[in-house]
Amino acid sequence: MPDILTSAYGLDADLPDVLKRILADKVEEVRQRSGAKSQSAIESAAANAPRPRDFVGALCERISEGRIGLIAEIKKASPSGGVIREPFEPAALARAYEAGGAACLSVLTDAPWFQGAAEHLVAARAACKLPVLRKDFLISPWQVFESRAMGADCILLILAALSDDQARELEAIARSLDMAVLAEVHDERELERALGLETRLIGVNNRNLRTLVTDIATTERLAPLVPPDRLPVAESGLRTAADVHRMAEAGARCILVGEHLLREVDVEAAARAMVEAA
Ligand SMILES: O=C(O)c1ccccc1NCC(=O)[C@H](O)[C@H](O)COP(=O)(O)O
Repeated sequence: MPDILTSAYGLDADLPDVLKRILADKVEEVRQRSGAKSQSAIESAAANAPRPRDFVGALCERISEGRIGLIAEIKKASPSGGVIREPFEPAALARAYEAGGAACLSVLTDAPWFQGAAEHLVAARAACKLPVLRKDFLISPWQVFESRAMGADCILLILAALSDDQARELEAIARSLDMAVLAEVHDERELERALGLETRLIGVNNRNLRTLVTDIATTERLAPLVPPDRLPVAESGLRTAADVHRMAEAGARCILVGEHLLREVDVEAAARAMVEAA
């Protein structure tokens, strides 16, 4: 792995605390994984992956029907929530979310902090027809090819973790592979930077990745600043019908929900309740 990653995420980097620790682990992980599989091998695996599903189209379809576009998340654990679901069955969750009316899935593949794995994404996608976001911390072109090789239809780019040049480079590779991009922001400055990208999908994360404090007023502040040609997605901390109403009122008719759904026994009913809330 090029040393540029180490310098970009080194001790002097001005990065939020938890995010900084996650990224330090990620640099090492990518170094190891890309050492085990060459760039040409990962590109060939990406070329042989199942055809991409239309992530943005699935969300737009729900919105055009006057419904909420729900991206339902599959994750076993998180830094803020600890272990969230046990036993954890990605394929069963994917089927339940689809039956409950979700438009898309989000699957955590980061191992150290979320107990995720590529196999979770592969199993979830194979169990349903929904487009799937690979939820991970992408810092290198190699990971974008790896995402497509897993079958991902969309990747996450966290603006707080990337320079503008890096974000543009990773977005261009994703687009060349027919994957969508969810550009994630947490403040006005990051939103401005995200609007320099081509993607329509602007994720407003209500969770501060430095402190893990979550405040859904973040979407109420930022979603009205998103131009009409983009699609704001409210992420994190959404639990009730009232929360979904607040997000829709702020202009976010797409929502990404994880922990609330995953802590329910009947995840299908929980997903349906979120979809029917607005
Ligand atoms: O969830 C965390 O604790 C976390 C910590 C550090 C970086 C990212 C983190 N979460 C990723 C997410 O954005 C959420 O998984 C996603 O928005 C769903 O949030 P929720 O509905 O609150 O599970």
